[in-house]
Amino acid sequence: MNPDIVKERQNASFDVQKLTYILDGGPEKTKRRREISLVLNDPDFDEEDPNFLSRSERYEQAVRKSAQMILKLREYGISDPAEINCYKSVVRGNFHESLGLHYVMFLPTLYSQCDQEQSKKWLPLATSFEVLGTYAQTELGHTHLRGLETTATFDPTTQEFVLNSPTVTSIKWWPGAGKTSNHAVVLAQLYTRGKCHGLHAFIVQLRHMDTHEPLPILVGDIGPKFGFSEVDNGFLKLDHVRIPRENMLMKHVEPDGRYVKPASAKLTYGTMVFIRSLLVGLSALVMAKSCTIAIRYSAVRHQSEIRSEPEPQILDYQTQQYKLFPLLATAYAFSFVGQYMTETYYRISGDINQGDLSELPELHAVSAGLKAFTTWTTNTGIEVCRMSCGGHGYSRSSALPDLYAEFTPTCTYEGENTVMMLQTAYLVKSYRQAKAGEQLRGIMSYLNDMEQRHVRAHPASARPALVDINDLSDLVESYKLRAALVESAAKSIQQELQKRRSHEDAWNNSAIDLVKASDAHCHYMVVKLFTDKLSEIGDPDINLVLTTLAQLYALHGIALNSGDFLQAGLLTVPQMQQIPVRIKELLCLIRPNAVALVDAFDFPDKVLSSVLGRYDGNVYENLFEWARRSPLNATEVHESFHKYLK
Ligand SMILES: CCCCCCCCCC/C=C\CCCC(=O)SCCNC(=O)CCNC(=O)[C@H](O)C(C)(C)COP(=O)(O)OP(=O)(O)OC[C@H]1O[C@@H](n2cnc3c(N)ncnc32)[C@H](O)[C@@H]1OP(=O)(O)O
Ligand SMILES: Cc1cc2nc3c(=O)[nH]c(=O)nc-3n(C[C@H](O)[C@H](O)[C@H](O)COP(=O)(O)OP(=O)(O)OC[C@H]3O[C@@H](n4cnc5c(N)ncnc54)[C@H](O)[C@@H]3O)c2cc1C
Repeated sequence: MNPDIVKERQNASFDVQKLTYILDGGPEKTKRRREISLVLNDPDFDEEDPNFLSRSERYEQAVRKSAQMILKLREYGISDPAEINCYKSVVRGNFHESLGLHYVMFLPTLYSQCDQEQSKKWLPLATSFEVLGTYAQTELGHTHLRGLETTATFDPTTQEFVLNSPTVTSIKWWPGAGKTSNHAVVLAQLYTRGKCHGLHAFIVQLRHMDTHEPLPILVGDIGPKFGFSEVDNGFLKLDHVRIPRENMLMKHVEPDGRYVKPASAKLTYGTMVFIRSLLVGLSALVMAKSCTIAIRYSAVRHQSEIRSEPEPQILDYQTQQYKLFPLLATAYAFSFVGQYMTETYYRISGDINQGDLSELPELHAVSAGLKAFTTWTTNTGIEVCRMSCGGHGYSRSSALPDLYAEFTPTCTYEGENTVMMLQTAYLVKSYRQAKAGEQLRGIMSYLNDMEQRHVRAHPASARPALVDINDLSDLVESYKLRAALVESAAKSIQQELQKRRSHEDAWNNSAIDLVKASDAHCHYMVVKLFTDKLSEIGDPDINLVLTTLAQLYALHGIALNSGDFLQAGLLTVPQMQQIPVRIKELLCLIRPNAVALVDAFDFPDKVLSSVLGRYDGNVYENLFEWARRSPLNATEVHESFHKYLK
C-alpha cells in the first residue's frame, strides 16, 4: 500500500463504511452489492483490456461477456431488476454492451406496453433471450418524434401492418444491437382508414430465429464511433414489411381498422422517460468514478514545490483542490438526486399504471431537465478530472478517456440536451398558472409567491441582501429565487407575441432564456435535494462533512453564475466578494477527508479499471506493467521495421 494513501485514510474524520451505507440506502443493500461484486473474481469474466483490441474483437469479447452474464444471472438466481442492474454495472465496468438495449429499452417497453395476451407471448421469449431486442426510433434524417417518416399502414384484408421506410432519411439509424438483435420495437406513424394517428410502437422480427440471417430487411452496423465500440449501433430499412396486427403494442387498431385512442398519446414515449430517469443516477456514478480516480492519484502524485521542502502531494495545491472538490461535491449531490429521481419515477409510474396520469407532465419535465443538467455537468467534470491527472490522465490506463467517450453521448441520446431543456413548456405553464392565482403543489410551488418577490433585473444596490452565505437554507432560498428566471423567459415570449410574432416564433426567439430558466430550475432542485438529505443523516461526523460539501456545491454554483444572482439582487457585491474566500476555507476543510470521501463510493478496483485510481495507490509500477502489455510490445522489433524502415 502506498504510504501517502495510508496516511490519507488515517486522517479521515468520519466512518467511511457508514457513509457507504447512506449512499447505498442501508447496510443490507451494501452487503448485497458487495456479494454481487464477488462475481468479479469469476475467471469466466477474465478478459483482455479492450484498449488492446480491434473493434471487431471488442464486439466479440463484449457479446461473450453478455452471454456469460445471462448464464450466471440464472445460476445465481438473481432476478430482481435493481440487482440485475447492479450486477451488470459491476461486470460491464466502464463500457456498454450490445445487449444493454435489450435490458434497458426493449424489455421495459414490453413490460409497460404489452397487453395481457402480448405479455404471455413476448415476455417469456424476451426474458429467456430467444428474442433479442432493440429499440428503433431515430431515423437518419430525424429524431423529432412528429417528424419521423417510417409508416405502419393497416391492411384489414390480411389483418397486418405494412411497415415502410419510404426515403433514405427514414432509415432507422443508431439503434443499438444492429448485428446482435433478432427483433426490434419499431416506432412508426400509424395509418389506418387513410388517416395518420401519430407515432406508435410495433414489434418487428428482423432475423431468422435459428440462423440469425436477416429476413428480407436491410439491417447492419453503422460503423465506428467516438466510443461505444462494444455496441453495434445499427441501421434498419424496412421495405413494405408485413407484421401481424397483434404486434402493435397497446393494440389501438380494431380488426375493422377502427382506431381506439389511448388514455394519453405520450404513454408511447414512456421508455424514454424511464431511461432519462436512470441517466441521472448514471451521471452520479460516473462523476463518482472520475473523482475517485483523480483524487486518489492526486494523493500519491508529488510534483514541484510549495515551500523548499520535499515535493508536495499535488492534492495540496489549492488549484488542484479547486478543480476536484466541487466535482466531488457534485458527485454526492447527484447521488442523492439520482435516488430522488428513481423514487419519483416509480411513484408516478405506479399511479400511471393505476390510471392516474395527472403527474405525467411533471415526470416528463423533471426527468428531461435533470437528465440534461446532470449529464452536461458530468460530461464536463470527467474532462476536468482527466486534465487534473496531467499526462497520465491521457493514457487509456487511467480509464478517464474511456469514461468520457462512453459517457459523452448521454448528452445526445434519449433526447439531445438542449431539446430536453426546452421541454420547459411545463415551467412556463406553471408560471402562468401561479400568476393567475392558482396554488401550485410539489416542486413547482416556489412559483406561488413570485408576485411578492418579483425577481428580475434590478440594480443590486436597490435591494436588501437576503442571503447569509454561511447558511445553507439561505442558499437554497436564493437558488429558488434565481429559478424564477422563468419569469424572464415568459416575459420574453410575451414581448415577442406583442410584436405580432406567431407563438412558435415567439418561443424560438426566447429559447436562450428558456434554457437558462430550465437550467436554473434544475440547479435549484439539486441544491434543495442535497440540503434536504442532510436532515436525514444522524451521524454527526458524516453530517458535518456532507454539510461542508453541500455548502461548497451551493457557493461554487453561485460563483459560476454570479451574474444571475447579482442581477436579481439576491446577493450584494461585497457578499459576492466573500464567496471565493469562503470557498477556499471549505477546500481546506474538505482536504483531510478527500480520499475517505471517494473511498466511501466503494468501487472495487476491477470496476474502476484505472491504474491511477487503484485503492492501494501503487500507480507507477502498475503503469509500467500495463504499458508492457501493449500489443506493440509483443515483439521486440515491429514488422513495420522490416517492411518500411530497414
Ligand atoms: C446506474 C443506472 C445505469 C443505467 C444505464 C442506462 C444506460 C443506457 C444506455 C443505453 C444507450 C443508448 C440508448 C439510447 C436510446 C435512444 O436514444 S432512443 C431515442 C430517443 N429519442 C429521443 O429521446 C427523441 C427526443 N425527442 C422527443 O422526445 C420529442 O420529439 C420532444 C419531447 C422533443 C417533442 O415531442 P413531440 O410530441 O414530438 O412534440 P410536442 O408537440 O412539442 O410535445 C407534445 C406534448 O407532449 C409532451 N411530451 C413530450 N414528450 C413527453 C413524454 N415523454 N412524456 C410526457 N409528455 C411528453 C410535451 O411536453 C408537450 O406537452 P404540452 O402539449 O406542451 O403540454
Ligand atoms: C451512442 C448513441 C446511441 C443511440 N442509441 C439509440 C437507440 O438505441 N435507438 C434510437 O432510436 N436512437 C438512438 N440514438 C439516437 C439518439 O437518440 C439521437 O441521436 C438523439 O435523440 C439526438 O438526435 P439527433 O441526432 O437527430 O440530433 P439533432 O436533433 O439533429 O441535434 C443537432 C443539433 O440541433 C439542435 N436542435 C435540434 N432540435 C432543436 C430544437 N427543437 N430547438 C433547438 N435546437 C435544436 C440540437 O440542440 C443540436 O445542437 C443513439 C445515439 C447515440 C449517439
